[in-house]
Amino acid sequence: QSLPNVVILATGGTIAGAGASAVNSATYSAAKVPVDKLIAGLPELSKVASVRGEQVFQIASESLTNDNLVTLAKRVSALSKQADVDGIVITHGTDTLEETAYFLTLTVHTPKPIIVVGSMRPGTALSADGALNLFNAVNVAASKDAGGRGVLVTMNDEIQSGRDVSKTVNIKTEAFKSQWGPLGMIVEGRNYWFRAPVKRHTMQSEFNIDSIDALPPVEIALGYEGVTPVAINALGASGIKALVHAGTGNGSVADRIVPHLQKVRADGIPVIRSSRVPDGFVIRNAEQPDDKYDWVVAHDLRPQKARILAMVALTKTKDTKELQRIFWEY
Ligand SMILES: NC(=O)C[C@H](N)C(=O)O
Repeated sequence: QSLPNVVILATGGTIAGAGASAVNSATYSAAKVPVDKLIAGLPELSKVASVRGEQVFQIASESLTNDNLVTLAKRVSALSKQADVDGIVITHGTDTLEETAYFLTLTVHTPKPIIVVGSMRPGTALSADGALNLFNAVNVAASKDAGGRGVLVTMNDEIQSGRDVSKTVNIKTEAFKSQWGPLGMIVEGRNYWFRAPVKRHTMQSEFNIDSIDALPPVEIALGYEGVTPVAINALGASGIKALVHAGTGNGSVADRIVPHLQKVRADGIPVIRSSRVPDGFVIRNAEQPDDKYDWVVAHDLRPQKARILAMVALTKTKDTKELQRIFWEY
């Protein structure tokens, strides 16, 4: 029986990083090693899948742009339609991996497994985590039981929902967590599933990258003790199509900031109220009268994920009732 065909789309990051010595776990250059070398360095892959690589970018993920995101998603979509592709793995820097994974789960229509993977240490470091993470990603991408679960992330032996997962530590290998827990684990190349996502994704999404060519500008303003309206006023005047407010606590907004956010909304820019607190979720009309101000709440999405959903949603609508429905459903 022939092995499943898995394509690895490489975008850079630490999983393609290289340091000067084996003790350099934090001091190294990201996005150096080409995908063919990553594959050649992991002969175990050839036992679980017929693997080929494509170098889409060679970038540290903090430098990825909206245009990069569209280019990558279009390539994933095109490959997913090919009969000779059973699963797709995207190697990616960990800094913005959660945003790319969420974007793909919102916009790529396929029941085939799509896995985004990175590493916290470069391959040159002691106890490098990239090889096992990539091996696990290819295993999941080659598995029939991984399809239809939305875009997945395999880090630290866990299978995470691309929607829910975030980077939560910047110096440890157990960096990727979701407050709702992992979907499963991979041990010795075998998947163990425990949960399935309930939010709309991939095949059930009303968004499709095949008809998206550019993303509208959406920015994030942070709330903090002592905050002034300088950033919000500048962003409001900058031509953005929505503003995500990363508030304190339950998305709370400083009293002196409220009129400035109201002005942004009055200027026709949707305001999305999220929280800088990593876990929990924002409750509509608690803390702020969202109905009265015509604001949208981000549900459980962190500000950077709320920005991704806002950009995608704005390709279809700027109606705030519709935007709120989308924030509940995705
Ligand atoms: N661990 C990593 O991948 C971090 C790196 N700065 C990146 O996101 O590309």
